[in-house]
Amino acid sequence: MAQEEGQSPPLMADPEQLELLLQELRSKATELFLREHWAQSLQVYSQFITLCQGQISSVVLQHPRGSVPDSISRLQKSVCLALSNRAEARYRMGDLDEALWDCEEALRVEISHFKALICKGRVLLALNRYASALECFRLASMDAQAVAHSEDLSRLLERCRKLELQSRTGCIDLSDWVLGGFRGELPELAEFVGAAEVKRSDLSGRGLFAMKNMDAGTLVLVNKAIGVERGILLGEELGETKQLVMWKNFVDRVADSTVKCKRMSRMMGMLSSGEDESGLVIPDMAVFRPEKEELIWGTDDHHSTLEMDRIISILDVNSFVEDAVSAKVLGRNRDYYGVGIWVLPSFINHSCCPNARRLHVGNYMIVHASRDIKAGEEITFPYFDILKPVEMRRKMSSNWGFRCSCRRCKFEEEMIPKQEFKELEMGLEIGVDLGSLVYRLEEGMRRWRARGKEKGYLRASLWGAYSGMYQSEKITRKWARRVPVAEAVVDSVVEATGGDERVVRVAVEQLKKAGGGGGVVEMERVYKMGKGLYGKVLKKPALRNLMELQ
Ligand SMILES: C[S@@+](CC[C@H](N)C(=O)[O-])C[C@H]1O[C@@H](n2cnc3c(N)ncnc32)[C@H](O)[C@@H]1O
Repeated sequence: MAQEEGQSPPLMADPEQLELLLQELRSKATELFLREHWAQSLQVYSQFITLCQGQISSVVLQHPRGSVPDSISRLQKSVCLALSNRAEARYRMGDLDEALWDCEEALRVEISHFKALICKGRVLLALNRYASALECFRLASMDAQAVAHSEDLSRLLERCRKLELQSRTGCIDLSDWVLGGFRGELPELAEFVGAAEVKRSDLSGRGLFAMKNMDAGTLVLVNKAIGVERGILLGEELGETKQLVMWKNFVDRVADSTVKCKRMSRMMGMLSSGEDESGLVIPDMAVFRPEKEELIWGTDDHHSTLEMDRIISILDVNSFVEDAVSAKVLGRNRDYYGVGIWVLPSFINHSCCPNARRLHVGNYMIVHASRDIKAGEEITFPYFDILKPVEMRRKMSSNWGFRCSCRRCKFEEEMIPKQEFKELEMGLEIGVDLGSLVYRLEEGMRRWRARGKEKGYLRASLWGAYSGMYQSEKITRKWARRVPVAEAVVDSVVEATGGDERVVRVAVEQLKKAGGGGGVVEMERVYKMGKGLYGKVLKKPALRNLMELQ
């Protein structure tokens, strides 16, 4: 599998001449390696390895029955070291498959080669194979060389144990980081798949489904991006050009990852590229559990590389913008415009009455339940702003290239007189009294016999009027007897469409106005909404901080 770079040097009959050439290549490769010129050091190491291996085989041929001379075991040791260094160079260049192959070659020659074990552990960590990485570092820590590297090794072991536990249990706590104002290093996260599976969806193609009941805030998954591109966009025109440049860089970056890593290529290959989704294959969930994926794909090296056109179509259908109104970016990426691709989340369909939400931390996407979800229910999150009337949402979903078939869209289109709702929307646009708009919608709901969640859908569609009204004491006072109280409206919207910062803010403001008058029950109600917004990855003090509930 690993291709040798450069030309194969000739076999040498003269041992001195050979020794000289080997020394020359070794010191050149080492120098380039130490100066972190990865691509060049890789080339010279390849020449060195080819030359050594050629010599080894020719000597072995001359000594067919054992009795391998000392010079050969010396050469084998040198090959091991060169393979480990070449693996390190490949790892630094993002060439994970080839790096892993080099480590395994080195370990075939010397089963506990210290450097090869450390590098293999690092590569496996980058491939999210935490348990296998932990095994490599454990073996390395038993080697004599471990003493000289004990600090680094204990750090790696500690990191690996933490990530392995996280990936098994989904126990993540971002509280300290949030309370510390996102200062310092990003919290390191592990990929995690909760009680969810991909199945055929009534919305379109495949979707992600809950296998157990989940209450608001339950972690559904944590997934690392295959690629992300971020930049700062200034001014509209400049922004557009910059966005195009970013998109091109993003496409190139993802294409490069799929060439270098068969896992990424296979993962990307499962995603929809905008074709008829009804015929798409349902993936086995084991492919999303890094330690199990080989059971599905085997160790077969043959995989077809994805054509550029296909990569572009896949990115068109499945990329998400980090700082979208429907998502939350934590930490320093808040200042950037970022677009990325995450594989398992790409199986999550959109709904205008979603039950999940996404958070972005570094290159990880965290998806959690934004309201209670029943076992068997499809897990959905919003791709765009759902606190908008159905016509506007239609435009946004058509920009995404599909027509939303969620229950809320169907209800609003089939059950609500278009003209009447249009008038309310126009009223909102031209700025009529917000209380009167809310009153007219509430009256309409009685006439249209809207029940249960349907009220939440319609209130979410005219959310601009409700939030404007509750924010103005004057309007709220004026309409107090004719419109529902803020708490009831917030509850119905959250129950129907899950948590959204703008909705929960109204609840928080009401709580603040009451000056604690609502008591513990009110406080707990708002905390539950906070969990739906930010997930159980935050404890109460951190939730309070993010919700500005001080
Ligand atoms: C990120 S993918 C979601 C997974 C996709 N259903 C699949 O089978 O791979 C986005 C695509 O799913 C479809 N989709 C997602 N949400 C939908 C919805 N609410 N209504 C109709 N189609 C939807 C659209 O074709 C959209 O382009």
